[in-house]
Amino acid sequence: MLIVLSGPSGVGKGTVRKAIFDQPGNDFQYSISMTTRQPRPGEKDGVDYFFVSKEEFENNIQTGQMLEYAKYVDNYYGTPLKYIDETLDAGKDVFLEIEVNGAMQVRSKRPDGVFIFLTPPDLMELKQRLIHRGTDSMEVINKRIHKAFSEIEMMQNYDYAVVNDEVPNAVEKIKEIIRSERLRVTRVMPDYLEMLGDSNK
Ligand SMILES: Nc1ncnc2c1ncn2[C@@H]1O[C@H](COP(=O)(O)OP(=O)(O)OP(=O)(O)O)[C@@H](O)[C@H]1O
Ligand SMILES: Nc1nc2c(ncn2[C@@H]2O[C@H](COP(=O)(O)O)[C@@H](O)[C@H]2O)c(=O)[nH]1
Repeated sequence: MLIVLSGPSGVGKGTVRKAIFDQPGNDFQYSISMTTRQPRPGEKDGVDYFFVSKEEFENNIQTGQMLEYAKYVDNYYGTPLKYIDETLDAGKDVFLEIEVNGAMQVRSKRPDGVFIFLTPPDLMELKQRLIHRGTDSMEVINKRIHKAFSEIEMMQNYDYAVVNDEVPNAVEKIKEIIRSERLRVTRVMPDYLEMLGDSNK
């Protein structure tokens, strides 16, 4: 299963995702994105992102190595295809944390994915979270908030919306969505296999 988590910058996607991954029994694989953005203090190459030059990123696009990519506030961000294919082929669930344009590219290529939109209680709170995080200049924060308006309009294209009011609430809601989607998949698979069997008769 492929799980996509989107939402405006600062809503808490990374915080919620880390809380899910930190829980015992978690068996998702996290897809590390590639970006041309400069690392923030404390961010590590190959852990938080694969940090690459614009030339390397564009070469990866041209050689078909990205599942999806988008330009977001002056930088490229994208999902390397190889890791996704290898993980899904190995029967493991993969978790992507990406912005809305990239998510819609994934949706058209992998419509069976589960698409979750994380939304803030309100836009003032979103801005406060970005300011409080302290990683971006006011100019960048304003650009990200500006983007958030159109991103929130895209929420209707997702399977689920979850409000990140309190981190533990959002974590539980997302885990519940994943649990019920896994049950749905295991219920549908036998019917599908039976249907394939019938068509082979
Ligand atoms: N439910 C919450 N209540 C209050 N603060 C929160 C909550 N969730 C996250 N935060 C804080 O908001 C800030 C932004 O969170 P985070 O970096 O996880 O957002 P993000 O959506 O991953 O952002 P980006 O898309 O820019 O990577 C952090 O300082 C985080 O501690
Ligand atoms: N389309 C993609 N968007 C991605 C990817 N990895 C991260 N992102 C999103 O970019 C913005 C900005 O991230 P930041 O780390 O600079 O704050 C945020 O919405 C991320 O979710 C990706 O592979 N593809």
